[in-house]
Amino acid sequence: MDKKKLIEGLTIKSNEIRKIIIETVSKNGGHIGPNLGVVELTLAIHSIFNSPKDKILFDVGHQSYVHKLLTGRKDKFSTLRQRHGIGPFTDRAESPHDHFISGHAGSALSAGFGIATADKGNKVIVVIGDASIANGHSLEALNNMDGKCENLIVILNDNEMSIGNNVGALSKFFSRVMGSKFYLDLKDEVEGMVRRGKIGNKIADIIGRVEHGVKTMVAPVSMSEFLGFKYVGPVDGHSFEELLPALEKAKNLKGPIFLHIKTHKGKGYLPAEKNPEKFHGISPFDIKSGETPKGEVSYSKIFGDKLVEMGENNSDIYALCCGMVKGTGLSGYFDKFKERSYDMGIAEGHTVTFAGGLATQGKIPYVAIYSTFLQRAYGQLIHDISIQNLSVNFILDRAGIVGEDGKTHQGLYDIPYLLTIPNINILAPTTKKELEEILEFSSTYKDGPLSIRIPRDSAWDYNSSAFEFGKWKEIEKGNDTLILAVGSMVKEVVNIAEELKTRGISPTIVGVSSIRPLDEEYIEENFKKYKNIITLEEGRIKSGFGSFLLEMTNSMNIYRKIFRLGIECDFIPHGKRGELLEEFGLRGRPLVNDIERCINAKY
Ligand SMILES: Cc1ncc(C[n+]2csc(CCOP(=O)(O)OP(=O)(O)O)c2C)c(N)n1
Ligand SMILES: CC(=O)[C@@H](O)[C@H](O)COP(=O)(O)O
Ligand SMILES: [Mg+2]
Repeated sequence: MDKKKLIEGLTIKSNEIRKIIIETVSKNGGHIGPNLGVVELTLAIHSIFNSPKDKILFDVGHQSYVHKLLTGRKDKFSTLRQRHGIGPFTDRAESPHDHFISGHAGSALSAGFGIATADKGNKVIVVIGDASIANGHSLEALNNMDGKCENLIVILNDNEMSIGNNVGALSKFFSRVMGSKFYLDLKDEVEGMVRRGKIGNKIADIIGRVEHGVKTMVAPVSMSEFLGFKYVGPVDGHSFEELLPALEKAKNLKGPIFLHIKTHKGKGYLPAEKNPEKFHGISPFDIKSGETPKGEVSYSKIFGDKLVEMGENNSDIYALCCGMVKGTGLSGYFDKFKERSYDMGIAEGHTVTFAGGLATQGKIPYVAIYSTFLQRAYGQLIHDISIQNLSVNFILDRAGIVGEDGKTHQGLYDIPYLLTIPNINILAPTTKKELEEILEFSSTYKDGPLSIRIPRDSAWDYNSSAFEFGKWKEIEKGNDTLILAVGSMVKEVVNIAEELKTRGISPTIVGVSSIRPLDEEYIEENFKKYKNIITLEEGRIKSGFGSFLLEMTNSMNIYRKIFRLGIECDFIPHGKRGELLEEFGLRGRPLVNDIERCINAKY
C-alpha cells in the first residue's frame, strides 16, 4: 500500500482507538495511561507483523488493550475488567493472539525467548516497559539470550515512568542516549538534510554510522554490543513515519533486535498526560475533568499515615517498596523521610534481602509489597530472612480478593505460602484500630520477621479490646457455634450477624488477628464448649488458616470437626471485589448459607 495512505489510515484508527479506550476505562476503570502511550506502537506492530503467526507478547500486559481491540475483542471491549468480560492482561484462554499469561512484570522476555526458540519460523515480538526491563527476571532473560535468538525482537517502550517515577541506573542509561542534546541536535540535522534531499543515500548511511558511534559514546556501551542485540532506535513511538520503517528494519534484520521506542504515558488525553501516575491504573472517572469520586480511606492509607507517625519518633524505621509508592500508601513517608525511604523498582526478591541487610544492622525495615508480588520473593523469605530469623516487617497489601486485576493479582496464597516458612509470624488486623496497634507493636518486636496482611478495602472499625500478640478476641458471645474470622472476615461476619439470627444461628464471633502464633490458650479453654467450629479466611482454603488450625489442634490432642470456609477454587477471575466476595461465598447471603450448611452438616 502507498505509504502516505497507510499512515493516514493508521492515524484515523489511532484516534478511534484512543476514544474507545478513554470511554471504556472512564466507566470500568483500568490501565489507561500505559495504553494511550502505545496506540501508535501497537497499530504499527500489527501492520508490519502477521499475528498470531508472528507472536506479540506484552510484559505485564497492562498495556495490551490496543492489541485486544485489534485482535477480535472490539465488540466485547465494553466489558473490560468486568466479571465474565475481557480480562485485564493478556491471557491464552482469551485469544489465540495472546501467547502467554501476563500480569506480573518481567516474565515476557523469558516466555518470548522460549517461544522463539521453539518456533523459529516466525517472529516473536516482546514489548516491555523501561521499569519492567530492569526487573531481575527480565535481566536474567537478556543475559541468557546472549545473541542467540535470530527471530526475536525486543521492543523497549521507554516512557521514563514506572507507575510513578522510574528508578535505578538502567532508566538513566536509556535516557542518556535520548536525552543528550548533542545527539538530538545531530539527529535532527541529519533527518532535515535527508528530507531536503541535500545528501544522498551513501552519505546518509555514513552519517547513520556516525550517529551510531555517537550513541555508543553517549551510552558507554550500546545495548546491542553489550547484550548481543542489534540496536535500532531510538524512535519516536508516536510517529508512524518513524515507527513503520524501524519495525520493517527490525523484521528484515537477523536478530535478536533491540528496538528502543520513546513514548509518553497517557498520550492524547490531557488529564492523563498531566498526571501519569494517577492515570496509570485508575477507577472510573469523569472524562471531562479527569476526576475520580472521592473514595473511602483505605487500609494502605492507614498504614502509611501510621508509619509517618512512627517514623517521627524512631529514626531506625525504614520504608521500602517495589515501584508502588502510592499504591502501598507510602507517599507521605517518602516525602517526609527521604533518607529512610527506598523505592527499589520492580525487584521484590532483592528488596526482601536488602531489608534483611538493614535488619542485621539494627534498623527496622517495613517492606510494603502486594501479597501477589511477594510470591516472587519466596526463596529470599526462606534463605535470607527465615533462616537468620531477621526482624523484618512485611506489609502484605491487597491480601485477599483484589477485584478487577483478576487471577494473576488475587492475594490468595500468602497465608499458605507464609505458613510453610519457619519463624515468620502472620498477623491479620481485623480493624483500622488494630492495624495501628499492630504497627506500634511491630516496631518493638525483635524476635523475628512479622507479616501483616491488609485487604484491598476501606478501613473499618468495630468496638473491641486492645491488640495482644498471639491472642484472639471474642467480638460477640453466642451459643453453640464458634466462628473464627481471620482479619478482613470479621467485618463480613458482623455484617451478617442479624441475618444469621433470623435463621436461629447465634454464633460466638472471634476475631483472629494472629494466624501464627495461634491462641492456644483460647483453643484449650473454648473448643470443647462448642458444637460447631467454623473458620473463615479471605484466602485459599487449602493449607490456609483453617488447615493450620486442624494440624495444630491435632498436635494438641484436641479432636474436633472444624469447618473451613475460604476460597475453594484455585484461581479467582476478574470482577468487582464485592461481587467476587459474594460469588465465592465470603460475603452476604452466600456466606450465611455456607455457615448454615456447616451447622446442618451430618458427619
Ligand atoms: C512483579 C511485579 N511487581 C510489581 C508490579 C506492579 N506494576 C505493574 S505495572 C508497573 C510499572 C511498569 O512500568 P513499565 O514497565 O515502565 O511500564 P509502563 O507502565 O510505564 O508502560 C508496576 C510496578 C507487577 N505487575 N509485577
Ligand atoms: C498492572 C499492575 O500490576 C498494577 O498496575 C496493579 O494493577 C495496581 O493495582 P492497584 O490499582 O490495586 O494499585
Ligand atoms: Mg515505563
